[in-house]
Amino acid sequence: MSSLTYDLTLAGLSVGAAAALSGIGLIVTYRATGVLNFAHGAIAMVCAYVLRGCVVEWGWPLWWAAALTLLVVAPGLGVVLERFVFRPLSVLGGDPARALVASIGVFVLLVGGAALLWGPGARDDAPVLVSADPWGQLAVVAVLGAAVAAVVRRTRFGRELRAIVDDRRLAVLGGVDADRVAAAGWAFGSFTAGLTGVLLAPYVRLDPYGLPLLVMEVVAVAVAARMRAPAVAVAVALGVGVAQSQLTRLHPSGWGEPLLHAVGANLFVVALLIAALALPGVGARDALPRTATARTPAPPGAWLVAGVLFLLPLGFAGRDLHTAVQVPALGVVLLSLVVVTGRGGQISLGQAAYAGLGALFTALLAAGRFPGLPRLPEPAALAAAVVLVAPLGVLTGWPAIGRRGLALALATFAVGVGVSRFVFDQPYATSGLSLGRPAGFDDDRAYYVLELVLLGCALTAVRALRRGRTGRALAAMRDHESGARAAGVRVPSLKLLAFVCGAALAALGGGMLGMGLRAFDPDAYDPVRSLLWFAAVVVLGADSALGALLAAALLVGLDAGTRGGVAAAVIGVLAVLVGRFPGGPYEALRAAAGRLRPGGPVGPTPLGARVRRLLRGPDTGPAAAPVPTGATATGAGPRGNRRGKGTPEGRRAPGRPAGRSAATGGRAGRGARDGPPAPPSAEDASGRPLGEGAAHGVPEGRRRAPAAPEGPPPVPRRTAGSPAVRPVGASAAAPASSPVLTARALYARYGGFTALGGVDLELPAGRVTAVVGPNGAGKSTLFHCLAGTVRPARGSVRFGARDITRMPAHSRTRLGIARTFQHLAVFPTLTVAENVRVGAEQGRVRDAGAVERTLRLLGLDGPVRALPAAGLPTGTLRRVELARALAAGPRVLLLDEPAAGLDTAEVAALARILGALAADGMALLVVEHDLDLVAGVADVVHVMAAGRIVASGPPGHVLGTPEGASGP
Ligand SMILES: Nc1ncnc2c1ncn2[C@@H]1O[C@H](COP(=O)(O)OP(=O)(O)OP(=O)(O)O)[C@@H](O)[C@H]1O
Repeated sequence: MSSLTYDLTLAGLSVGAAAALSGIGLIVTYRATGVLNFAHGAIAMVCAYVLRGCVVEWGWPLWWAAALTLLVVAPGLGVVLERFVFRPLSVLGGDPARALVASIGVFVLLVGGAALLWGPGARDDAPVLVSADPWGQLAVVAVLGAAVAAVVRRTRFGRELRAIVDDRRLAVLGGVDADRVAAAGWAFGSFTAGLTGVLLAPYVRLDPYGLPLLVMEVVAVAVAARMRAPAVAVAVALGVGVAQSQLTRLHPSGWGEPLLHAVGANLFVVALLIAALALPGVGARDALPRTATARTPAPPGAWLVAGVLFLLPLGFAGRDLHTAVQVPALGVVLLSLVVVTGRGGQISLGQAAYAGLGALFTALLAAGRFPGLPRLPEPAALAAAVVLVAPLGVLTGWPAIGRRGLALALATFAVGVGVSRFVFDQPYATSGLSLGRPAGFDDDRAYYVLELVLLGCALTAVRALRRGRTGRALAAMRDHESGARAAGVRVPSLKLLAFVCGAALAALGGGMLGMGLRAFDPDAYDPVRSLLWFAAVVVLGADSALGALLAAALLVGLDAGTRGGVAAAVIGVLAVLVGRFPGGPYEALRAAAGRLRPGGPVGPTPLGARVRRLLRGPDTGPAAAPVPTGATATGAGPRGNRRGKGTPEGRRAPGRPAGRSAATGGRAGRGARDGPPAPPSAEDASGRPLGEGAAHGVPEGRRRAPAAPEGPPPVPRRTAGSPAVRPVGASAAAPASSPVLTARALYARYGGFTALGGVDLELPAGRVTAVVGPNGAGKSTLFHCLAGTVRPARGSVRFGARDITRMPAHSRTRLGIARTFQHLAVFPTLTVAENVRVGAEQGRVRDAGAVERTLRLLGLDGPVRALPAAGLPTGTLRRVELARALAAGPRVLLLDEPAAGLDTAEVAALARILGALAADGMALLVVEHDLDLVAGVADVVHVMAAGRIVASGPPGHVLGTPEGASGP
């Protein structure tokens, strides 16, 4: 090896060793606590300052100061953070959303605190603890790595750590003290952060912003190791360090030179981009900000006060007015986060990049230096910059399609860092780009007026995005992404739209900021700003435009009136505390997570009576009879028509609700389409009023599906005079018409495990098909294959003649296949009526009357319609979900355990509804454990076991009598 190669390798190993330390620390903290510590770099910076303070300012001996910094301050900081920030959050439920916001809050707090305490300027006199010679640093890494491996493998603590990583709840139940493990994880993580900080500080700029960011860039090595294997992190860190160092030897000429130079100087950023964007996302648990986005209505008069406050600076002069000019511009930037994070529910830790691009492009266009475009006057340059930056929103919008939570946070952070390093830090941008203001608005007062006008436009745009169909779809996506897909919302395009609109607004605000400062200043848009702005918007109400304006005023005002760093410190404290405010925005998440309180302001309504009334149509007339929306709108109700022409009642399965037979008798179904209203007292042959029969069909003590049987499933009994149970795959009650939805030879696998082993299923129109079976039989997997949320390994799903095996969930809904969820999927921040409206707006048919009809059908047309879904009782929410599905006008309705969480009366009411829907021609699939409900509504029951359908037939035969089949 030549001596140059050798020297460069040593230099690379030195950098790599520091990165490896951080990687090990980040992984250990993450494994012990589930938190990706965004404050890691800030802790490193604080420790470097503490060591410098002890040695340089107080004259302590280096090794004493190092011992204090690394063995007391750093781990102590970790323990304090665990005890006072993260433990309270884990007590509140261990929500990763709160932890992410809190760790960003800690980052911002430490950075702001450091700026306050030590000033924002860079120090170049940090003491050298270990020489630049890499062997000492490598030795430290090797010792630490070996120690971590030994502790994890051989000690009790390591066993506890592994137990917590495997299953935290189970570990706690097993007696593991999770808090102790978490505290140790934080202490160790902070120790490694401190070590990284003191090792790096002498060789880089020690300042409150630069060092934390530098350390956070090496999160790449932990992500590349999937936040799991410290050894992989060490290998990646050393490899990237050496490669980065060796790249400095290459000197290509032409356009390649600046590129290679940029890459060579930022190889860890390249690694971060690859790890965060190209590798599958880590920590993709559903995180953020729908949690932080519940909208608290602004207090009355708040907008008036805000208006007056924003007009006040017009009376300012000199420096004050010059400073105030930043507020509306920053307000516009923060509004971009309201769109992306508040409304769309997407994390964006890269928003400063778009703001910076807006300013940079405006400056380049106004100076005539933008490649391929002529020099433009300032207003046109700003407009053109917005138009050019908007599509770049896909840089963060694209990763958002497949990533959520931490994975998305990392991806957007990586894009922000990448743009900062590869675009803003380049000579053309750092050499001093001036930026003029539009003609006539040169002085601060006139420019401020112009900014207020632009801010007004931005507010109008944000308001428009919050209202109407798109606004509701965005809120639905934020509240419950799978629920939104099921409602027909095109989630991927909507995410892109949110990020593109966000990028446009950020670019506008960034350009305004640049004009305010009369220059493009790369530091004004560095990635630390992204974190600060994100935290500021979240703590002041991410879905609140007023909150964004307040945040802008606070950020500018606090720093202008005091020492730089106060604003960051205040926002940091608020972000650390935000997850702990009782009744705060996080309540929305709790509701969304299904932990709904058992009672609520609105109790279950007498559904049966409403159905009966609607079937009769006394107050609505025949046109509004209770036919499910889609069928009414299209007139497509083949089954209803067929039955109207005399479907034999004898086909009714034993136990079928009487109400169902009334509906299937042709009265209601035909009435809806053909005009004549059903007789006022719709009764079935037995003379029972409609609706009561359903309750009759569901005995008090409801049967549940038996637990997984030992051995083969029982052979269903054959009753005299009834058809035998059909072989697998054959439909017992096969209708004359072809099925609406057909599954053929479906195979589904999870890894190497076959969950479906060749399932055939047909869902005929006008029939309720039920699938029952023990836990783990594959029912949900089959359901998911039909709904489009699991792609089968083999086999096909057809809707009529159309092959939809590969069609995504939202497209299936738009085609006419609606579904409900086992765990409620409602949109808690939307009202009941808005929930249903989302279904009607995104579904198969666009029918203006669908919302009202469906609300009436489900008994939701009273005062409850105007209440937010959050906090309503489970029974009501099940109806809301069903109403949303029906409002889409489906031809097939898939119900996953629709009776879960319902009481007996609610189940009876549900049975009546399902019966009426089938009577109207809809094809229904019910996957259910409640055998009495199944017996009451199903035409045909399929029994699944071990991924196959093992028996099929009418419920009376497959399930036997209630007594005979009683389960536990
Ligand atoms: N995401 C997954 N990864 C790995 N295995 C899975 C996954 N989902 C389900 N399985 C396994 O596939 C099998 C079938 O699961 P499925 O949820 O479809 O059964 P099920 O009949 O719906 O059970 P339950 O009534 O408990 O919901 C089970 O053994 C389950 O453990």
